[in-house]
Amino acid sequence: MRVYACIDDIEKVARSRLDANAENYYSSGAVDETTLALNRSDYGRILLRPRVLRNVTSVTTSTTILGRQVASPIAIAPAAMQGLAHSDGELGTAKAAKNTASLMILSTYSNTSLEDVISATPDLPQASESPFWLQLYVHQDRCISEGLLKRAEKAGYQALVLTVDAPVLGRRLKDLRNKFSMPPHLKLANFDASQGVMTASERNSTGATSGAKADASLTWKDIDWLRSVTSMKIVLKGIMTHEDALLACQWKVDAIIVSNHGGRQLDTCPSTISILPEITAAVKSYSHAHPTLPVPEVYMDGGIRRGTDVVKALALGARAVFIGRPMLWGLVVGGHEGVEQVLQILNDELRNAMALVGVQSVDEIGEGCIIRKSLL
Ligand SMILES: Cc1cc2nc3c(=O)[nH]c(=O)nc-3n(C[C@H](O)[C@H](O)[C@H](O)COP(=O)(O)O)c2cc1C
Ligand SMILES: CC(C)CC(=O)C(=O)O
Repeated sequence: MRVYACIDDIEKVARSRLDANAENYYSSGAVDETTLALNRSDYGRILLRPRVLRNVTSVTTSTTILGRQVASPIAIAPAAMQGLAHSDGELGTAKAAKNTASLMILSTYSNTSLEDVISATPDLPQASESPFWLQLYVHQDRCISEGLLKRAEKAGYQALVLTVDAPVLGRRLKDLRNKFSMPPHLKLANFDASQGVMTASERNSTGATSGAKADASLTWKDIDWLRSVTSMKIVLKGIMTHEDALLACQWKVDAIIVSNHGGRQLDTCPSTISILPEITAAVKSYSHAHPTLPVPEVYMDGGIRRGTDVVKALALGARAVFIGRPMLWGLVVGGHEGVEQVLQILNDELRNAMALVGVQSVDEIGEGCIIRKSLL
């Protein structure tokens, strides 16, 4: 396939290839798209400090995420309905994850079943080496979600990612205007028709999750319910305040993802990079106060388009970052090869930025690598 110079070039081509229904669904944020824009622009308010003469002949991006060795701290966020991007859908993304030894979170609302996604990695010696986590939207009928979790565990998913920032769906105006709908040739492959799972268009048109059968009544206590039905590790996706970070520590979840859903939920909430320091500080303070207790790992997503963005996120305490739209754009332009190229570009840029900042390993990336202008 064609070789691209950067993620923005891939995005331009991908967006020109999609019809308005899919292009607007993938690209849009909620309401005025204020948060969507901040997710990008706030990286520009953090500057990098180049340290020199530090021997950077062997820069390595390898790290661990929830104890698993990975080649890079850059991983794949869950995104619904990847069949809109390419006929391979989530199978393409899964193949790219496998070929690049990257971690991938599969959306509840995938067009490929969670079992078929795992079968994209048939040659793994054991299920515990699977690079897949499952994202969960809890169904009002808890039995349906319990069934999904049992299937995920059996198939070899290593962690369950509970999305906590979407008790109701954000108002994405372009989707409302387009009356966005999933094309009839696609299905939500983890469910059967009798399970009453609605498409995003139906969620949008109702404007609330009640019609979508997603459970808006979830509270922190439901983490106990999750623990009672699955032994998978638990990750909360969508933490944006220090109060909720502390609650996540108290509820002993394994990890949190600082995320505002790519600006698609609460518009005018802050960017993730601006709020990350508050979250990592809260988790650190909990750890100091409870030195014998484990604390959640902290990851982030939102607006990552450059290797330098990754350095900034790691400098502010994230252990890993997840990419949403860049993965979708890669899928559009080249199926699994396109997603591989996206990961390749970001990893090349990350290694380049690390060398120029003067560090050889991700553990060396810290506050000393950046200058922060006031973000709020
Ligand atoms: C088209 C699209 C679909 C998404 N679907 C889901 C989803 O099913 N579950 C979820 O937790 N997050 C979903 N997200 C949010 C992403 O996981 C992630 O938080 C966000 O895309 C990160 O921002 P970025 O796109 O700027 O990288 C979706 C995002 C997009 C753009
Ligand atoms: C089907 C949607 C609820 C998936 C989603 O999380 C999104 O579009 O942001």
